[in-house]
Formats: sequence, C-alpha cells, structure tokens
Amino acid sequence: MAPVNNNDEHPPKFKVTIVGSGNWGSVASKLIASNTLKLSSFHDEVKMWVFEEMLPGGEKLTDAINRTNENVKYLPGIKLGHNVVADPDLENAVRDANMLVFVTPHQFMEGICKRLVGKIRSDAQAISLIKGMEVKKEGPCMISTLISQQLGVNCCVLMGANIANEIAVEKFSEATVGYRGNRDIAEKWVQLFSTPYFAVSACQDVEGVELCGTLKNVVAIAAGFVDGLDMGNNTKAAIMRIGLREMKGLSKLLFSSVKDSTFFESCGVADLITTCLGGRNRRCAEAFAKNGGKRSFDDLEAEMLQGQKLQGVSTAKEVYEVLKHKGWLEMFPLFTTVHEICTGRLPPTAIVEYSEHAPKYPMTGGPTSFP
Ligand SMILES: NC(=O)c1ccc[n+]([C@@H]2O[C@H](COP(=O)([O-])OP(=O)(O)OC[C@H]3O[C@@H](n4cnc5c(N)ncnc54)[C@H](O)[C@@H]3O)[C@@H](O)[C@H]2O)c1
Ligand SMILES: O=P(O)(O)OC[C@H](O)CO
Repeated sequence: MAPVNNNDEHPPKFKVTIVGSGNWGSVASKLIASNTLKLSSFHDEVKMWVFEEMLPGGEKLTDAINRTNENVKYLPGIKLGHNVVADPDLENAVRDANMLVFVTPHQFMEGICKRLVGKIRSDAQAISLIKGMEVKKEGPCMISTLISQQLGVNCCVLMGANIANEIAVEKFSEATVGYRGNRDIAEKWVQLFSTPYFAVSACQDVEGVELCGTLKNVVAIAAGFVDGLDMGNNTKAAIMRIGLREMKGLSKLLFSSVKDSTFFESCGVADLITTCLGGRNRRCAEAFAKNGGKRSFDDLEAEMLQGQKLQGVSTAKEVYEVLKHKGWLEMFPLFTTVHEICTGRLPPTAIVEYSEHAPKYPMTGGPTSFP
C-alpha cells in the first residue's frame, strides 16, 4: 500500500475516508481523527461520507456536522475532531483516499459498492466495521467479500464489544482487526484505530471475526426476547451459551479456516456479552416481546432508534435462508427460532421452547456434530 503523495510531500502520507456517518461511523471518525493528528504518516484531514438528510430545522445534516463538529443526529454532544470533514458526495469523498473505512448499516452496502466501482484509487486498502452479510444464490456473502469483489481491494474487518455511545465518551473497550495475508496492513489499521481507551489487536481470521460480529446480532434478538418476557439471568445466560455454540458451529461449517481462538477475542464472546446486555437489537427485541409480538420491528426501530438501524432482524432472515438452503435448520434451533418469532410464525415465548424445526435438538442441547 503506497501512501498518497500530494504536492510532492516527503514522505507521502496515507489519506483516510470513512464511508458512513451513523452512530458507530461517527465514533470511528472521532477515534481515527484523533490519531491522524498524532501520527505523521497520515494526512490530518479525515473525510466522512454522509448520506444526506434534512434536519427538522431545515439544515442539511452535512452542513450541521461541519458547522458544529458534531453529528447532531446520530451522535449528539460529541466533538468529532476539527479535522473531520463531512461530505455528502460519495465519489468526491473517496477520490483521494487510500485507506477506506466502511461503516454503514449492512443493507446499504451493495448499492454503495455499485456506486463506487471504478471510483476509488487502485492502491486503496479497505476495512469494514459492518456487522451483517448478504445472501446470494451461491450462498452467504460477507460484507468484506462484497467490498473486495466489487471494488477489487483487499478488505480487513474490525469487530468487537463496541457499543458506540460508550466509546464516544472514552470508556475503555477492546476490538479485533481480522485480516488475511499481509500483517503489515492489519498493523496499519490497528495503529489508525488504537487509543488509550480503545485497545485493538489483530487476528488472522477475517471470516471468523466477521461472522462473530454478524451472528451475535441474532443472539442479541433472542436475549431481548428473554428480557421482554422477564425470564431472568439464568435464562439469558443459557441463550448466550447456546447462541455462542451456534455462532461457532455455523462459522466453522461455512469456513473451515475459522479458528476456535477467535471466539475468545473481543469480537467473539465479549461482543456477545455486551450486545446481549446493552445493544439496540436487544432493546428493540425486548419491546417486541413485551408487546407480545404485536408491534413490528420496523415500527419499533423507527420509534426507538430515530434513524439508527437494527441489523439483527435482517441478519436472522439471511441466516435462515442460508440454513434452509443448506438443509441445516434443525442443527441451529436458536437461529431458526429467532427468525420465526421475528416474522410472527412463532410467539416470543418460543425462544425457550422446542423449535418445530428442531425436534431432535431442543434448545437446551443442540447437535454434537459441530466441528
Ligand atoms: N452503533 C453501534 O454501537 C455499533 C457498534 C459496532 C458496530 N456497529 C455496526 O456498524 C454498522 C453501522 O452502524 P451505525 O451505528 O454507524 O449506523 P446507524 O445504526 O446509526 O444507522 C444510521 C446510518 O444509516 C444511514 N442511512 C440511512 N439510510 C441510508 C441509505 N439509504 N443509504 C446509506 N446510508 C443510509 C444514515 O444516514 C446513518 O448514517 C452496522 O453494521 C452496525 O452493526 C454499530
Ligand atoms: O446496538 P447493537 O445491537 O447494534 O450492537 C452494537 C455493537 O455491535 C455492539 O458491539
């Protein structure tokens, strides 16, 4: 990866653009912007692409961010750093960058990648902070793969126990960079994100890291159901154990290269715990169960998250499609049941009952045939 040489500067410097400006995207920009000011190998300025919208007072979100240095809608009250420049023009935002950070809700990435084909630097490196996947005819497609394939770039991932609002106020947390191949590139990403309150380590298992971040959102929905039904801590711990078992089982069935040790990194068990305790997926699923499944997730998301997006419900659907296609539904009763509850085919109480698809593998047990 060659740094960008602007105006014959010596030595040339790396230039970072963040594609996305939601809750986590804004915190990522704060972390990165604090480092580009400190590290001489990076340009100070960090561009952040904003999906433009009009605020209630009539001002554009981009203008408000550049005027106040805060993302007044998705991360109010937090200064991003004076070197963050919001840009609503996607092509312009990425044009000069050779380090691209993707952090949008996963459902928008296919469209964003299509718009970026042929528009990025040929020597660009990418990293995805996005927890989710696409399902194609051929099977599941991780978001980092989508980015790599569509844009022809190497793409690492960064996942972890990272509730954005906590990191925004500089409470300590950890994260995992997943990479394949060249460790130097992973180290560059670690350098770009690490701060005294954000400890990042690298792990040579891009699929394992990304699947942990993706699948934990389905378990978070299950944990929210348990909370909404007031079932207590033991039940929630059981859901987390079974969920972790299914996360590991499915990850290793999809990619035999996935390492056991990845599940003990921040991206694995730590993210599962934080998300089942404090995440948005958990919170909306709790409300869903409290309402007996009578209010849709779309309604609850719009009311409770004010523009922020849930990933768990659509991921449950995507996982279900993969399981169905592969003939694995019975092996994954938790994942299967979450989707059936989300779609109203089963009541929220089914989360701790035997799934109709899993007569041989009740929620308390599960298959012994996972790798
Ligand atoms: N928020 C967190 O605590 C957190 C932590 C770790 C990882 N993540 C992951 O990061 C990713 C992004 O999450 P986030 O919290 O930054 O986003 P968010 O949930 O705040 O989503 C809102 C963002 O989506 C954008 N958006 C809405 N419609 C759009 C469209 N049609 N096209 C493109 N963008 C559109 C909005 O402009 C806004 O920037 C997700 O995969 C999430 O799972 C989030
Ligand atoms: O708020 P959630 O449920 O989207 O989870 C946020 C992060 O993924 C936690 O690491």
